[in-house]
Amino acid sequence: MRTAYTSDQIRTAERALMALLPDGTLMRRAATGLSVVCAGLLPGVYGSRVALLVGSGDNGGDALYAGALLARRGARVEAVLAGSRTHQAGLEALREAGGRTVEAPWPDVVRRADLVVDGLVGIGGAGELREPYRRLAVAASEASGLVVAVDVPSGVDASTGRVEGPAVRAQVTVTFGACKNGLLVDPGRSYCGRVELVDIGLGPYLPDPDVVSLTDEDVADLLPRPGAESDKYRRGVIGIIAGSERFTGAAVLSVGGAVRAGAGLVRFAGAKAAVGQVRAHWPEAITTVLDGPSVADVGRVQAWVIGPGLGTGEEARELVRAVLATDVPVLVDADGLTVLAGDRSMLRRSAPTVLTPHAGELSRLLDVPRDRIEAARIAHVRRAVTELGAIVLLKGSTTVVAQEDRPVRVNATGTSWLATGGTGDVLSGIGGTLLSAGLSGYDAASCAAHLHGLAARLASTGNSGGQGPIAAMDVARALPQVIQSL
Ligand SMILES: NC(=O)C1=CN([C@@H]2O[C@H](COP(=O)(O)OP(=O)(O)OC[C@H]3O[C@@H](n4cnc5c(N)ncnc54)[C@H](O)[C@@H]3O)[C@@H](O)[C@H]2O)[C@@H](O)CC1
Ligand SMILES: [K+]
Repeated sequence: MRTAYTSDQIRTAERALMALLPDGTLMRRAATGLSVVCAGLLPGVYGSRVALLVGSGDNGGDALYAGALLARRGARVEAVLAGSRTHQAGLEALREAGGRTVEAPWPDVVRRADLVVDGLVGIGGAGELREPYRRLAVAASEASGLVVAVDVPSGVDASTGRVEGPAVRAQVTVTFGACKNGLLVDPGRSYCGRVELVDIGLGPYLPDPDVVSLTDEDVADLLPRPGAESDKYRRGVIGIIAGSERFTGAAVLSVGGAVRAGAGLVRFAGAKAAVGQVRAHWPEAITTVLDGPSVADVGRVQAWVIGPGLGTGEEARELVRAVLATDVPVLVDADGLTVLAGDRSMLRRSAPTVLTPHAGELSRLLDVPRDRIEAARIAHVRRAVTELGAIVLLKGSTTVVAQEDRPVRVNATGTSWLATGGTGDVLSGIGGTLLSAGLSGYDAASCAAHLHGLAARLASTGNSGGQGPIAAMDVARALPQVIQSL
């Protein structure tokens, strides 16, 4: 499991460790690790041009010390001092090692560098970058050389991943002690490039993480696997209510996700047209044409999925109400969420409920503008959990899963090619299958997101090793191979 922390958590841990060590020890450890990563990125350190962007805090200090180490190995290091103050000991170290400081016009320094080291702000950064940091961040992002961010790309909020205004786009982010939330969650994540963690001995002083990210091994351990005693009922029966006369594809894709994720049995119920399509694509499913808003005739299930392509009319509303009135876990997606936004009282129930909104759907559920949700995904997924009393999987560029009193789980798999119609329907079927197999809502949702992302990557990766377009059904089809590989 990868773990991440807020800036405050990191600072508290750093203080505890610093109290036991001689002054400056942590910064030296950080700078040494940073210089090693930088040296590894350059074809040769000797003679290479390195530009340091140095802010007024300790983040700038790290950059100066690392620059000194590179200068001692023969790099031509030039430091742009951007702050009203500069870390004095770091500056002396750089000068002693032969590095120099430059005044305007600094854009040339950034432009001609083989490597730009962004030490403008780290975990002490707050809000939009001020000038001249702002211009330097833009210049760094446009530089032709490699850009390495110190601890966190300047302009990215380390605790939330929020980015207001320009921020440094790095190819590599060298972070110290522990990963910060903002390096795992978009929009911040997309500014980091590869994240390298430098151990500075913080481990024993870190609290429980604020954010975690499951690895393949974690998911493999959580996934149910059939044993000798398993039969289709014991493996899990999932009930899916999806599709409508007008929208039948969502039903086919949701059932596809369930069948391919390893459901023991899929019971599908829906409008006649949707049933016809499901039968044609998935003879494995047992189907029921719904005659009115009752689910009594569908048979026993261990978990329900409701919502994809369902519509939002009166009948859909009554179906959502009927499913939520049962005592088994329920996953609500798509139109089901729109229905819920109109009447959140349906969420008062004792069995687990998993909601899988994208930012637009969550915007309706919370009555918060979509862009605010996208800018601060962790805060909003937590708020949704508290306000709605459910487990919430917020889909998007970074999918996050939250449950009360647990760290937010950030999904580390996936590809931008997943942003295509119908992939969410497949996800609902995977999540429902894992719920029906007995996983908790929190585990079912996070494992579903993980498998979904891996399947999308597999489906979109050709023989060339590059990635290309995928259809939602390709994601469902790739699931067995992904599960085999875990
Ligand atoms: N505390 C520690 O033990 C360690 C800290 N380290 C480094 O120290 C960093 C934190 O240092 P600091 O606490 O000095 O904080 P930072 O260096 O991250 O930033 C604080 C400075 O940036 C300015 N600033 C904040 N927001 C700004 C904005 N939007 N626009 C322009 N200027 C802004 C502040 O006025 C302040 O001068 C870490 O990110 C890491 O790089 C490492 O050396 C490892 C050890
Ligand atoms: K930085």
